[in-house]
Amino acid sequence: MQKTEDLNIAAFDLMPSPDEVKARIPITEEAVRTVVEGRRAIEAILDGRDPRMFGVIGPCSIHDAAAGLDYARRLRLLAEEVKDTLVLVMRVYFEKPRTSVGWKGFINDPYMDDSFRVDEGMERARRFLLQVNELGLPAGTEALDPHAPQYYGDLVSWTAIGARTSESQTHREMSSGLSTPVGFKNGTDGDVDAAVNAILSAGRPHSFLGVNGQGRSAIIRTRGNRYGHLVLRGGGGRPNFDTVSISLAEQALTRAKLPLNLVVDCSHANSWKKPDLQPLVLRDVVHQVREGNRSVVGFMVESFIEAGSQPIPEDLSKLRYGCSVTDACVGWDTTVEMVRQAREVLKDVLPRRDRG
Ligand SMILES: O=C[C@H](O)[C@H](O)COP(=O)(O)O
Ligand SMILES: C=C(OP(=O)(O)O)C(=O)O
Repeated sequence: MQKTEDLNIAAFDLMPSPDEVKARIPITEEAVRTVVEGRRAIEAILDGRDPRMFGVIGPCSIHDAAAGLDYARRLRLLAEEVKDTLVLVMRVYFEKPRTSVGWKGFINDPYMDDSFRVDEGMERARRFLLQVNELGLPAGTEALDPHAPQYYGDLVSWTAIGARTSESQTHREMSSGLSTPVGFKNGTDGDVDAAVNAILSAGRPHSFLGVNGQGRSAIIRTRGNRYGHLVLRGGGGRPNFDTVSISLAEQALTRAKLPLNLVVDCSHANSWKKPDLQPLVLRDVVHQVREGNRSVVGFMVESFIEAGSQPIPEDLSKLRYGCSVTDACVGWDTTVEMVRQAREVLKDVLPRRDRG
């Protein structure tokens, strides 16, 4: 008989199960403490019980574990310095949703040579997250592949659902079962309604097809995630961190009877992907908070050791150390300045802020 399936499949290469990968790289006491404290701090901020703000700061993508850890050590010290006012979470992004094509991240192609060793990428990603958490620094990531959280979700304190997937049922279902607060980004066209609907959907229980720890196909039944919130990243050719856009986002949340919790992504369409503009966005948002804004509880910055970005060279030895291979980032010195300035403005304001 003529074959009617798998016509476009070249191979099924087996992956180790989530439990096998976890057994090889087990979570440690130190990492558990970081994860639990990181999630608790963000949850308390979202509940209005903790007056601080949180910042998700780090490279657009992880491509070099050594440079990523170098960055994590620096961010850890900065986090300690500003912890009376800000909870810093490292942006640890392994999965890149592309507009059309391009490198899809450290899990998909860890060697950046089209060998697509997802099995090795997954292990290396888990090891990296473990190391970051062992420094005492919580991590935030984008959840793109619905199976991936089974492999490393225990090491994540904050999750983003990206602009390209907030409207996806699969991602809403997955989010309803995640153990972290989840930030849903507005769409690439700037529309916030799909993200608001995502928060509503992820807040409910769902039953859907997935894999369990043994890698077996399973019906996953979730409880619902009550820590969904909206991330404003601009879109449709304009930013949305200005007071009018923030007020419109607040109205959309109020109409949906959702808590007023907004995170402003200083990068992406909020800065036309020009890293030099990220400090201006953060400064503007921090001043809105000082002037009485009640809803902005967090911010995101794309930052690495070196400013800018680089194309992935054919000869990988030519890669510039600590420089992004995806979106352009602010460099480390600028990052420190941005965070210190934000803390300076907010340190006396946040404790008196009325979030009611
Ligand atoms: O933050 C990452 C990028 O903005 C996202 O992955 C889209 O990238 P692309 O438009 O370069 O594909
Ligand atoms: C892909 C990202 O952002 P967005 O979904 O907002 O484009 C990202 O933060 O890496």
